[in-house]
Amino acid sequence: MSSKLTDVFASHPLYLHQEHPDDFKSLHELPDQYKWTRVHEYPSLDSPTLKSVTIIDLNDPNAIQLIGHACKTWGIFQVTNHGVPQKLVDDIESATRCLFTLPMEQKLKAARPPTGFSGYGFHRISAFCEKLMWSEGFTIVGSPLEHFHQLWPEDYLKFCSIFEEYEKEMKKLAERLMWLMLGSLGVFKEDVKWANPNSELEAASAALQLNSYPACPNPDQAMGLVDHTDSNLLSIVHQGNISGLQVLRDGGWIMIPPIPSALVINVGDLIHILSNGLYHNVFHRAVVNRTHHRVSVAYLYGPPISAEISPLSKLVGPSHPPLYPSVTWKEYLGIKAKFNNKTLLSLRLDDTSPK
Ligand SMILES: O=C(O)CCC(=O)C(=O)O
Ligand SMILES: [Fe+2]
Repeated sequence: MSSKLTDVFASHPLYLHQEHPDDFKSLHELPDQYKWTRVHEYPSLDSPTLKSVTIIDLNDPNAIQLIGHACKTWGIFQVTNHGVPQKLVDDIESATRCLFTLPMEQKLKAARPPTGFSGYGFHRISAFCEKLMWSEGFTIVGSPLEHFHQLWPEDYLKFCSIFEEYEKEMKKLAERLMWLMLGSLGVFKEDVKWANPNSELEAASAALQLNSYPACPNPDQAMGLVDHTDSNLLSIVHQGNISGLQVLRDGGWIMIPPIPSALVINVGDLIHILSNGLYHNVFHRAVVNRTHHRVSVAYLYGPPISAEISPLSKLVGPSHPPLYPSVTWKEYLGIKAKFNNKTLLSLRLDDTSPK
């Protein structure tokens, strides 16, 4: 029997240094356990003279080429005219804010258990960090009904319907973007076994990650979300109108400017594998600020959990040997739970560096 995304995380529990985030509002100074020394390890490269991440209008007849180029160079881009109703995007942002502004004891009613994936708590990546991040998260896989019932005993149905509608729109957009990304490399549905409608595999899986970065008394020493690549095919991020998302490029951090009608698209580790390394899975992180409470909503889109993901046959040949072995998403997540940012390196077939 095929397993579900939630079961995969249950079999790779990550143990955190602290069970759940502090009540950030009550902290008027940055406690030592939230003080990082590596926030400025790379310089901030924000300068109006530098090129910024591409904004692609999905109605542009050249969208497919622009997407391919953005995936090869930056591994991240923004899209406009993406078809997701603005009202729904606004609703999801308000609902997310509403969730994180609930009193801590209420949020903890929907706390994520150590072996679980869904619910309230620190981001899973915290397990790899010595310091705590100045953020809290809420992960949704499948129906949020049970958790929302705990959070909002009166209004949960209203919140459920907003999230369900948003996930439906995200799924549609994620599929469209994946085929644009792969189409730009000359790869089509018939070339991808697990995407075939007759495939015996279950449908693609996804998670919704809500992130909250409260205003911080000492943002220069705090980390919102530590640098990482996303462990999926691609992510669609709504970041509202407060900046904080940065990507590592040319040896420094570049801020992705919030654009009201745009969504941010990240290339994940699995598209990097499928493209045989042609597409760049981008290192990104979130920083915090002194005055504003920033929230973001990331839709993490992945393949069917047991599908074999390997460099696509159209993209390998004598002069382009496969860089990675075949791996299922389920296996990949297990390896990532051990190796984190070194996962792809540990899998690389041409890696000659000592392990
Ligand atoms: O908050 C952001 O802008 C980034 C979120 C993110 O990278 C993630 O949830 O994986
Ligand atoms: Fe991310």
